[in-house]
Amino acid sequence: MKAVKRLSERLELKPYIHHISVQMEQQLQTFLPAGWDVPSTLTESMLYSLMAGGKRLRPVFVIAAAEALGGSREAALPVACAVEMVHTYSLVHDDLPAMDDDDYRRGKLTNHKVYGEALAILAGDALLTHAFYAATGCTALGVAPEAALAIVRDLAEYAGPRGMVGGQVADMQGEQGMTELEQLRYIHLHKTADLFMFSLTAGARTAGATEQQLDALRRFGSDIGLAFQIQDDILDVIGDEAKLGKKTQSDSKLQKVTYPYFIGLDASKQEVERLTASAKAALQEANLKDSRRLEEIADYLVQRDH
Ligand SMILES: CC(C)=CCC/C(C)=C/COP(=O)(O)OP(=O)(O)O
Ligand SMILES: C=C(C)CCOP(=O)(O)OP(=O)(O)O
Repeated sequence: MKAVKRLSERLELKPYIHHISVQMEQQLQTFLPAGWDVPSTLTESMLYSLMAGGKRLRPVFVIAAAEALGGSREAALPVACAVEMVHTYSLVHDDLPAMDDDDYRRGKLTNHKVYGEALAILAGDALLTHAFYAATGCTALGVAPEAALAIVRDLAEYAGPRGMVGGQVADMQGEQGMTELEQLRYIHLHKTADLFMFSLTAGARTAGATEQQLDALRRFGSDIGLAFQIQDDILDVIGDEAKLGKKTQSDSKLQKVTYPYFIGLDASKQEVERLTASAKAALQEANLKDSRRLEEIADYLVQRDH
């Protein structure tokens, strides 16, 4: 009976994610309206990557964290859009010839393959800067100015030199010759887990989270973000290109040192399990009104095959 209930609960997750994706995409369009006074190729190139699909995991975490505290989805949506803009910019830039030089992303040609390198760089820049504009939209929906300010500050912190950009630079520098697992952990924590930590705490902030709740959500985000990136490394070795919407074996082509390279596939899978359990334990310390959705999302994203 318990197993059956668990399965039916899980089956509700896909519509939940789908619904948030639809709402977020509608809201995203309002941040890039058709008639605004911007070169049309720039808007086109931004929308090309933003609307190419993607799992929308970071926006889902923003909303789920807000709702786990009893907060409003509407008030959290501008922040969900902001983090998806930052994430999308990071993928557009990550795919550039100067970085991973990838041809496919989200099942489509990469941005620079369609619009050229200069526009891809500028579309990424525009997505990053416009994200801060979008995030402030939560104040018009009842989020206190102090909370909005903390969200904007956190976005700069988690996406910037001490966050995602720092992790990406360490990733590029470490492609060859990395000898310590601790270095790889640093890379994964910053290039990937930091945006998960931002999403969870920012969503929680829109719902008036306490410092204790924010701290527990940071620990949850850090563990689950690290597990997510290790799963991404695993899928680069054993995943299906059609499901993933991007090429596999790209890490080995770039001679990237990954978890499977360092500790092997089986140990990497065990590490994903260990981190997921640790993330769930942290979640219990957040004293949320309802933490079940966040737990389900955690399971979904580490068990995914796409
Ligand atoms: C500042 C920048 C550009 C940040 C990029 C951050 C990031 C998580 C890239 C994708 O990582 P990946 O290369 O491991 O994933 P994928 O296999 O999806 O390319
Ligand atoms: C951090 C990594 C592994 C980059 C890809 O992230 P996602 O796998 O969340 O990409 P989309 O679904 O948003 O395309």
